Amino acid sequence: MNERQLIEYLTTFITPDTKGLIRGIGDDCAVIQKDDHLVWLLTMDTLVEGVHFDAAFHSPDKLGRKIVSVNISDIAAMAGKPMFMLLSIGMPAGFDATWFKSFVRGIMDACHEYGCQLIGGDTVANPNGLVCSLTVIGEVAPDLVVYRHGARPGDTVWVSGSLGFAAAGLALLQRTFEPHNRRWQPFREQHLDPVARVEVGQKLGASGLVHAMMDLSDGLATDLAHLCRQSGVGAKISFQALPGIGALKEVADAIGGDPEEWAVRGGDDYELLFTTAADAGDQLLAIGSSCGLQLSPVGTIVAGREVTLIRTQADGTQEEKVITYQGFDHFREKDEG
Ligand SMILES: Nc1ncnc2c1ncn2[C@@H]1O[C@H](COP(=O)(O)OP(=O)(O)O)[C@@H](O)[C@H]1O
Ligand SMILES: Cc1ncc(C[n+]2csc(CCOP(=O)(O)OP(=O)(O)O)c2C)c(N)n1
Ligand SMILES: [Mg+2]
Repeated sequence: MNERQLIEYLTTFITPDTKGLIRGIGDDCAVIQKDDHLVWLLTMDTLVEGVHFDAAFHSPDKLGRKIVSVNISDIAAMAGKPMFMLLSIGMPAGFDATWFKSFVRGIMDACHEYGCQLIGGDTVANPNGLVCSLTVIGEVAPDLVVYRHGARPGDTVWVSGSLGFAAAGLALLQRTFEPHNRRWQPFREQHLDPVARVEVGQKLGASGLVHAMMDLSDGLATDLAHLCRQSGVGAKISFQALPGIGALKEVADAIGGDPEEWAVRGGDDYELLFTTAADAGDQLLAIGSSCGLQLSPVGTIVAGREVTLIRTQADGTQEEKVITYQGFDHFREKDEG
């Protein structure tokens, strides 16, 4: 079973129509009725040493920031405001106290920046390295929540920021390539210290223009496939429209690697992926500039089920290939490609 099949299996145990539960497993956050005016958003993500980070690259304070940002990204993806957090830490018994204090400082700095408060958690020994889980609780008005399931044929597909920088950054770090060259800093930083897009997420939700939204953690190929599956649609993405693809080519020229692989399948971007009516472009661009963040149209929602990538060749012909679910999967089975 791959990661998607494992989660689908868990979903079979859900009791529908539970009082107060608006959305359970399947979106970026669970949604629970708080009162007449607000809903709670609840989400949890884990970072595991060797899977999500290499302690050789991550300073403890950056790692602390990252655990907060990747979790708050799921609140941003539902247009919410982060409020409270519960932190679970498992680490080897011989941990270094200075390292731990710096890790906690990173967590607390990020909490402060996102306006979120630590309210509890758990601390245990784990002989196999650092494992850290965070539960974040956010809130939003019920009519402003944006789910994954609202995309319609004819919608434009948008992303915030650039795609593939984190994967390119990890490749630079793994090769210890020109560690002091500032030219590669944006790529390394996107891997080490991603920023949750809370402000733009809230503005997108408040605009009423967004039909479906999620954050990009597993790469466009997998995350757009999730959004499409829940919406009962397909999508066509233009390779040439992917923001940052030119910069990725410069990294590939320097160290080898494939810009398409990084941008489409790499993951760890923590940008927002969303769809809107095709005529909403100007309003979207204005929302992006009000937050100092580029929002880019990258494709179109179509009838069907597949996510495809269209690439214009040097001779002007177009190559279209299926990329559905080709991004990151913790339990990808060997024959899945
Ligand atoms: N072990 C689990 N038990 C219950 N629900 C889970 C489990 N793992 C994942 N989920 C749910 O499955 C959905 C997809 O999870 P995931 O791919 O991790 O989403 P995200 O990228 O937003 O973190 C989410 O709604 C999440 O809460
Ligand atoms: C050392 C290292 N190797 C590989 C990766 C790439 N990587 C690990 S997990 C992941 C996807 C995101 O993690 P996941 O637990 O699936 O987050 P979620 O989708 O639940 O938010 C990626 C791209 C990494 N971040 N660090
Ligand atoms: Mg998750």
